[in-house]
Amino acid sequence: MWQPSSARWDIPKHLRPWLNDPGSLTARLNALGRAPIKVQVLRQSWGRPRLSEARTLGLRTSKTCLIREVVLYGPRQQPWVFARSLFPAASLTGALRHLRQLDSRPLGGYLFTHARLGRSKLQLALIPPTGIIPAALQGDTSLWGRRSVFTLYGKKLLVSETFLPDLEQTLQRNT
Ligand SMILES: C=C(O[C@@H]1C=C(C(=O)O)C=C[C@H]1O)C(=O)O
Repeated sequence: MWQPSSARWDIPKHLRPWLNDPGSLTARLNALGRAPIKVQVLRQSWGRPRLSEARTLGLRTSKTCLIREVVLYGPRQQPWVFARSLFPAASLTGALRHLRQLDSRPLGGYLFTHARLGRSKLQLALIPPTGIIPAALQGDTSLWGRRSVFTLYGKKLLVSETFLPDLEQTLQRNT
C-alpha cells in the first residue's frame, strides 16, 4: 500500500503539493483555515504496531508502542485529517517523555520547533475504506494518505496522516 512519493502516482493535482510537503501539516492547515486547528484525541494507548508500521520503525511487532490517533478539525469543525502516530517505548524517554501527555496539543507544534528534527522521505498511499480509518470519517471512498518517520534526539516516531473528504473538497475548491 505505502509507496515512495516518487512512484508513478496519479495524485490529484490539488493534493500533490500537500501530500509531498515535508513541512508541518499543522502549520499548513492553520494557514488554510486562518485559525489554529483543533485536535480531537480518539485514542492514546499502548498497543502493537501493524506489520508495515513495525517494519518502517525497525521494530518487532511484539514491541508495544504508544499509539495516538487524532482528528484535526478546521475552523468550522470540519474533520480535515485523521492522523495515527506510533511512539516506541524507547522513544518516550528523556526529552521526549512528555509526549506521553500531549493530549489535544498538536504533535507538529512541538516537533517543528526543533531545528535538528529529522524526517524520512514521505511514503504515500491510497487507503481503501477497510476500517483502518473510522468509517464515520472516511465514508466509502479511498483516501490519500502520507507517512514518514521523524527522528529527534536519536528517537524515532512514525506519523501517518490521511486527508479526509472535507479537506480534499476544500483544496479542490481552492485550486
Ligand atoms: C506531525 C505533525 O503533527 C500533526 C498533529 C498530529 C497530532 O497531534 O497527533 C499528528 C500528525 C500531524 O498531522 C505536523 O503538524 O506535521
